[in-house]
Amino acid sequence: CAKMPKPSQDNDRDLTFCRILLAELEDHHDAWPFLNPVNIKTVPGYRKVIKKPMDFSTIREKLCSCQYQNLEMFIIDVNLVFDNCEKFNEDNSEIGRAGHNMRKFFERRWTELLKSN
Ligand SMILES: Cn1cc(C(=O)NCCN)ccc1=O
Repeated sequence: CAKMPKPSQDNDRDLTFCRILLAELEDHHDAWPFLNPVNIKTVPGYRKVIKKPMDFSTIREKLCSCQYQNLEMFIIDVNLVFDNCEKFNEDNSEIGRAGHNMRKFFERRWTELLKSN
C-alpha cells in the first residue's frame, strides 16, 4: 500500500531509546576513546584507513538535530564506531579491548530495551 508515515508514538519510543542508549554509552568506563572524533592530525594513518569516522559526540549532535529517522539508523552509526575501532586497533590493545567491551555492552542494552517493549 502507499508508504504510510510511522505512527508518532513509535518514533517517540525510538527517540527515547536512542537517548537512553547514547547516555549509557557516554557514561561507560571504557567510552574514553570514542567520546570525540579521532584527531586525524595526531593519529597517523587514521584519515587514510578509516573512510567514515564516527564517535559519540557526533552521534549526540545528529540525535539532537533530528538526523536519525529511526532506531536502525542510530544503531548503524554506533556500530560504525566499533567497526572503525576494530579495523584500526589490535584486539589486544587498550583501545581495541575498550571497543569490544563497549560493543558487547551496547548489544546487550539495546536487546534488553527492545525486549522491554
Ligand atoms: C577510537 N580511537 C581513538 C584514538 C585516540 O587516540 N583517542 C583519543 C583518546 N584520548 C585512536 C585510535 C582510535 O581508533
